[in-house]
Amino acid sequence: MGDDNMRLNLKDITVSYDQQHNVFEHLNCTVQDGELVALLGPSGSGKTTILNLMAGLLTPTFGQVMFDDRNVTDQDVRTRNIGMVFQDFALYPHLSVLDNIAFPLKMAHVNKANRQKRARELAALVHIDNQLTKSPSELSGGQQQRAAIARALVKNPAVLLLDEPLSNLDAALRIELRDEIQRIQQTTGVTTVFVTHDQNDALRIADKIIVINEGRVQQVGPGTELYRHPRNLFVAQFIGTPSINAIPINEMVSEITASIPADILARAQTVGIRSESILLNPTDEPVLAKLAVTMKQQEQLGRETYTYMHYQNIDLISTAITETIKEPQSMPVYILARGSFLFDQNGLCIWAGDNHD
Ligand SMILES: Nc1ncnc2c1ncn2[C@@H]1O[C@H](COP(=O)(O)OP(=O)(O)OP(=O)(O)O)[C@@H](O)[C@H]1O
Repeated sequence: MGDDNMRLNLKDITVSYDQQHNVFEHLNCTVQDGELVALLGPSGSGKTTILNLMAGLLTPTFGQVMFDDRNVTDQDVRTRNIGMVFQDFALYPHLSVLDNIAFPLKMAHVNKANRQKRARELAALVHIDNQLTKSPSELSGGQQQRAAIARALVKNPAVLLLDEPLSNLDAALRIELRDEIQRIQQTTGVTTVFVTHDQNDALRIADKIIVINEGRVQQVGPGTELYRHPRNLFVAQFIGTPSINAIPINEMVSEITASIPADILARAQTVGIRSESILLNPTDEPVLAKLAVTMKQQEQLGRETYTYMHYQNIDLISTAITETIKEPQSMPVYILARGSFLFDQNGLCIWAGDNHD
């Protein structure tokens, strides 16, 4: 498996559901051969639309869908050599697990012995080989989704597409299956795209994340790159827990004049500060500003302490303060340049404090 994988390329795509309003215009994105890629964005941002374009369930008004150098724009889902998994598992209830996995081979007229052999191989790969005679209703949600993945892989597809595969699972199963998707993808090497609205799923397993909002690709890159070098305020706010602190420039301009070139400062609209960059004590690291804040409260969340404070009536959160603070109390905090950003009126990042790494 894995020798005949595929690079997937959406080229300058425009797509509309109603012929009037375009969900995407000039959409471009590429998934490299053998990559595990997450399509990440809020509800209604266009994730499923992109997946359906890749699958051939939706035809663009303009533009091309390329598999390697082949133009598959006019090929429908049956001829694209795609494996698909949906959020609701969608196994055939009247078939055994083995027959479910083997079903696509039956449709392709593979003889019974061969399709059962192949289905057993896939069942072993996804670790449900001891459940084969059961019906889907006898499986847990996680096992059903494993069976659905095995079925999607049974014809050795060039591309595996997963639409919110984790969303109907409880928290523990979700984490387990998410790691399994990564393991299965690494074992098979199949080019894989999965849709999620949960940044943790994407950050945890994806080689690369395509962040989408309002029908536009906002940024593409590995999770750490999106976190450290967000292209715009949307990505900065969408990636990271807790969400980045955002302060209107007017509230901070005098505090940062000394640290920021005047031409950049003139264009800045919003200051973004990661929670780990608000410190109680100065350090050797470059500091963007010293702010007078009023401490509000502290909360222990797992290993992290969230310290809530007000700066000019703006709520800020720090995860870098470990000292216990008797609230409420006014005191200075130090804002590290690393983890601080400036965004212009269009939300574009025009300055980042950690360009040194
Ligand atoms: N079948 C359809 N007919 C008309 N408009 C649609 C259809 N499917 C999606 N849309 C619209 O296209 C846009 C993108 O929807 P899409 O389902 O791709 O987003 P999504 O990111 O997958 O959302 P969700 O996370 O809620 O599934 C939305 O504005 C949606 O209302």
